[in-house]
Amino acid sequence: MAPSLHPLIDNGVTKGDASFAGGKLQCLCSTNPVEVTLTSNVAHNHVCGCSKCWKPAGALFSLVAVVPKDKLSVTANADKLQIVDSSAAIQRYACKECGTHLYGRIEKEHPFHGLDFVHVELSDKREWQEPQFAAFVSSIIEQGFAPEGMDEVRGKLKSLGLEPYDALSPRLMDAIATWTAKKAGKLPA
Ligand SMILES: N[C@@H](CCC(=O)N[C@@H](CSCO)C(=O)NCC(=O)O)C(=O)O
Ligand SMILES: [Zn+2]
Ligand SMILES: [Zn+2]
Repeated sequence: MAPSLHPLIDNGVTKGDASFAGGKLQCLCSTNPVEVTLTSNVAHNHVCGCSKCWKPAGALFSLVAVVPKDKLSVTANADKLQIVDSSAAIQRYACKECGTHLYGRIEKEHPFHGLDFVHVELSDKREWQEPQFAAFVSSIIEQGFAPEGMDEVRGKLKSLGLEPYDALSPRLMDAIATWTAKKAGKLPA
């Protein structure tokens, strides 16, 4: 049986609703779940194979998107949150009980400063922007995936319309490089 990429895409990608205006995310605790409210749709939704993004049990990829940080608030049980790795660029806030990541925030100077990383599968709504591409695909090997299976994984991602990349998408890599060039004075700010 083919490995699960992610439960929300294994049977096809469902298009979101561009006019969708947000909703609530909840951790997986059956009592007193942490709740995060988003007051906009997400952008740059993608599947990510890196070792740092939270993924559901058995999935090879996480499903992760961004939202402006002023559109995100923790609306219940904030006391259950803790930062997973305070040395990472993205400070990921996870539930201490179930381990689910509720959001990731960038505090340092960074091209994506002001954007929070979120997992829309934690919502019961399905109108969120659909994933657009697959990032950090080769990184699944670092977590123990056999390299011989990569053609099948990339083939499956392509068949779902999710172009596989080994970093972020060219558009996002260009945005990062532009930010870096402006900071270094190589391009006009
Ligand atoms: N091979 C590494 C890659 C980790 C990595 O660079 N992840 C990216 C993408 S996360 C969402 O797309 C990143 O920007 N990380 C910054 C951070 O995690 O703070 C691995 O697999 O660990
Ligand atoms: Zn929880
Ligand atoms: Zn990631």
